Amino acid sequence: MELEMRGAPVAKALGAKLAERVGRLADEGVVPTLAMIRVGDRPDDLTYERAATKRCEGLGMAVRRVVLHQDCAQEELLGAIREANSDPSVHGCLLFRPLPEHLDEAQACEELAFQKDVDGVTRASSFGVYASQSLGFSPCTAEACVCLLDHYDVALDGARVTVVGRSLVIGRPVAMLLQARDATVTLCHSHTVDLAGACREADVIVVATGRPNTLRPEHVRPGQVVVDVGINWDEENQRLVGDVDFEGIAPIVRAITPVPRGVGSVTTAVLAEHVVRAAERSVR
Ligand SMILES: NC(=O)C1=CN([C@@H]2O[C@H](COP(=O)(O)OP(=O)(O)OC[C@H]3O[C@@H](n4cnc5c(N)ncnc54)[C@H](OP(=O)(O)O)[C@@H]3O)[C@@H](O)[C@H]2O)C=CC1
Ligand SMILES: Nc1nc(=O)c2c([nH]1)NC[C@@H]1CN(c3ccc(C(=O)N[C@@H](CCC(=O)O)C(=O)O)cc3)C=[N+]21
Repeated sequence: MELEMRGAPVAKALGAKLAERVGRLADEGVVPTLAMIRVGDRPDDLTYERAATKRCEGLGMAVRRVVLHQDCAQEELLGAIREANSDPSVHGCLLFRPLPEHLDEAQACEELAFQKDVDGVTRASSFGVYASQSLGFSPCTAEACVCLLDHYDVALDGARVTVVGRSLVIGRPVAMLLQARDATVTLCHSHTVDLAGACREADVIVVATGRPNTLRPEHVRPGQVVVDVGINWDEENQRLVGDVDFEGIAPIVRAITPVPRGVGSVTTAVLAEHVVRAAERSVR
């Protein structure tokens, strides 16, 4: 491996540009504000909440945490979302997902005003990603992958990119964003025949399956760039791991993101950028 693509330098560069924009908004008396709605205490929600709070506050932005009980009713959740919608001092709203089983996640997402949909969960945001139009926002993690590749000067125009995973949160939007950058995208999933072949022919591989060791040495070849979106808890070794067999693959490929300290740390910076953009749109 020639290059370990860490997230921190990317987040730092994004943050430097953001600080100026936050400053200009402050001159107009506006503090970009993010409301985060959490149901229950899922560990990865708490991790994200902590990281996002630190990032936003560090940039001079404000964060409001709304915490609902694990067993809360759908109406209570919808009420919290409506409150964020109607509060002019809130510019962006993040609803942690997945929600507990008894709640209707699709209905909750649709309740959110698309102007404040900073994690791209509404239909308006999805259409914006699909049609390369500016309606709501792209899902932060999908956009973080593209920011990371740009920061490390990985060429996308004409590149062959294989995306593994087709969820609405990451796989599909990242495929759309990369396609909008003139990459030729192959989208793989659990029914893909010969995943190894589809991965080996790519210049860039993005993996978002939620399954450790999805990408193994037989899936890669020298010269490739690998982005590992996965966040999994390895019970046996008591550590965070991605969806990629890092130890097996890193020696073969040209560049790879670590987990932790890779895509995850860029995700919070992209979230902050979305909140600032929502605040800018609200005053202009
Ligand atoms: N870094 C960050 O900031 C964030 C990281 N994550 C992490 O990203 C990962 C993916 O999340 P998410 O997209 O929500 O997961 P989902 O479970 O919603 O989707 C997983 C996708 O991977 C596909 N898949 C599963 N197993 C395989 C396999 N063996 N080979 C090929 N494809 C496979 C599935 O295929 P099919 O459609 O056929 O079922 C599905 O499309 C998780 O580890 C999650 O923790 C999530 C949010 C933020
Ligand atoms: N609507 C919604 N969108 C999400 O994007 C979302 C979500 N719900 N629910 C929870 C998961 C989890 N998630 C993380 C993002 C960044 C880090 C992150 O910053 N990780 C650091 C480590 C932080 C630490 O360990 O303290 C890193 O990778 O280096 C972690 C977790 C986003 N999620």
